[in-house]
Amino acid sequence: MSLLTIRNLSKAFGGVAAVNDVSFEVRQGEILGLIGPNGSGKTTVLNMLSGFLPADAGQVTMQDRDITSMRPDKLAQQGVLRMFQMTRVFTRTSALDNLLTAGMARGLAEAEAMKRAQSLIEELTLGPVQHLDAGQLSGGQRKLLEFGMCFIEPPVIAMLDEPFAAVHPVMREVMAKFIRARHEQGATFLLVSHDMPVVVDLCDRAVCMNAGKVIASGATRDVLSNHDVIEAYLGETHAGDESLAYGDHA
Ligand SMILES: Nc1ncnc2c1ncn2[C@@H]1O[C@H](COP(=O)(O)OP(=O)(O)OP(=O)(O)O)[C@@H](O)[C@H]1O
Repeated sequence: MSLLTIRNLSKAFGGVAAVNDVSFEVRQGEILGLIGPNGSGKTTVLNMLSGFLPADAGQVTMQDRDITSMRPDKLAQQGVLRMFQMTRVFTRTSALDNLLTAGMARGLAEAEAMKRAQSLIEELTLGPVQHLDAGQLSGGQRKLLEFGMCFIEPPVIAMLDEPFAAVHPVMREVMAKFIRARHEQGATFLLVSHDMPVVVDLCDRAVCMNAGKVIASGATRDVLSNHDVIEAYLGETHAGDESLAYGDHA
């Protein structure tokens, strides 16, 4: 069943058609990978879906409700949450208090927010640093913290922009385990990633963009072996590197 339906979404910056007539759906309970070479328009799509950028044209519906260009705070109230490439935490507040604040901002009573915060601290292996200011955490630990903040009250859909980039492999595995566990509980994800082994590992289906357009969508392995997709990536990197999908994953 479709949770989010994106129809004919477009966005131009000056003369550049960053997103050009893009349509796809995110199904209830799936992890959908949004992939494509650098500059293909993935982040711009996420910016529009999460309300950080108004669409020039097109429509986004969530279970038949029109949420096109709704503001980020309104979307968050509807359970549409976005994690950024650059993490957003309160750097002068402890990791635990960041979680507590996130829980209370989402309407939880303090005791319930604390219970969930402590459980997330444990699950995300942040126990040893829970009382440090978030600004003192490593980049990977901050991303884990942001995962916790996003999931303190389960979102309807979580949009993740390159969550694994520049993160230590040990923490990547904690993140992947966290995503898998939430997926098993029925959570829906839209995951932008350049890390193909992780996309293969986690994503049921994938949508590939190139130059602002969707060039392939379907089962992840089918998309990654699609001729146009391989061409698009080869155009970006170097001829001969055909290891799109099948490296060892961290
Ligand atoms: N605010 C902006 N102003 C002008 N051009 C922009 C802006 N944001 C994105 N673009 C352009 O739109 C195109 C799509 O960019 P976008 O960041 O969405 O791609 P991407 O697929 O997320 O890339 P990457 O994988 O490198 O993050 C690029 O040509 C980019 O230069």
